[in-house]
Amino acid sequence: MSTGHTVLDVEGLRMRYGDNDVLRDVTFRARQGEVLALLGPNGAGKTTTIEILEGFRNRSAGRVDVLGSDPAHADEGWRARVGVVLQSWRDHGKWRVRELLAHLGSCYACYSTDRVARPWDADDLVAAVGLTEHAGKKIRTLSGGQRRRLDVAIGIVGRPELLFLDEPTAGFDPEARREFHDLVRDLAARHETTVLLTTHDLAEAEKLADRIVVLDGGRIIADGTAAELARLIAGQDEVRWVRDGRAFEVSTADSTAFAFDLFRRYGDTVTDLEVRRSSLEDTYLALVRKAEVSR
Ligand SMILES: Nc1ncnc2c1ncn2[C@@H]1O[C@H](COP(=O)(O)OP(=O)(O)OP(=O)(O)O)[C@@H](O)[C@H]1O
Repeated sequence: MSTGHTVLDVEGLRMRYGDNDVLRDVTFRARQGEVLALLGPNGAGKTTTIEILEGFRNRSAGRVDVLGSDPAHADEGWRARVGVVLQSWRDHGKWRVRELLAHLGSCYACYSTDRVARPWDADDLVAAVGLTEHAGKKIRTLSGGQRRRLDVAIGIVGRPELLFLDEPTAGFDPEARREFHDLVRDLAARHETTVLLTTHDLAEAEKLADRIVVLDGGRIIADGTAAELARLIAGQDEVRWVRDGRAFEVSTADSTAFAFDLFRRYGDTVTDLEVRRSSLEDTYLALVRKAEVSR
């Protein structure tokens, strides 16, 4: 978990389209090296939030500070410190993978500092996103998942201090997903890159994020670690076991006490004990249902 300085500071952010409020009083922060996941149902306002933070969309009200600047008025030097991976990106079909990354990277060379050498070496970057064997291919010949890995490479070629990832692993196979997770953890841990990602994959959020912010109907309904969020909701664990050849299953709020009592009463006649704690998915669904009921 990061202890670095504040990189993202959002307070009272509002966005209104006509008379439709799509963001209402959104307030959160992220520190250097922190991985933050923005979760929420379709239409909750995730993309709108990150587009405002990226400087691609003007907000209606509120204060936004990203790497010390207001993105609505930030300059090219600021943009060079920010990496963006959008939901979809279609261009450059005739370019080859390594060639494109080397070309895009050259635009960042003048933004190198003593602390951050820019850009990322093209061969190292191609290897980091698992595209070495496709480095010489034309982009239009890549598969969907390979194209997505290239999108990630394009987002980080300038060695950003802050990286926005909008549903980054949509279309990834399990191996690519695992490698991508390792890459994001490595960017955060070794390079102190701050990462803000949106995803509908709750296992991904649980695995990757130091903190989770849940948006619903344009409002933040929860902000904390997966464990802190779980404590907001009185979740039920599932306990299963076998005794005398019979299978049993119960739901309980305190599976540790339940298992202790089970062994106290039945000793080693209990076998095949399984405890399934409530997952981030259970917590998330309960939070969203609760927010919808109270709306
Ligand atoms: N240009 C626009 N004009 C009017 N309304 C918009 C515009 N862009 C987004 N909206 C509305 O703002 C709300 C939030 O949209 P947004 O794309 O931020 O949601 P999201 O959480 O990213 O959803 P998803 O998970 O489906 O990608 C939605 O109700 C959407 O219809």
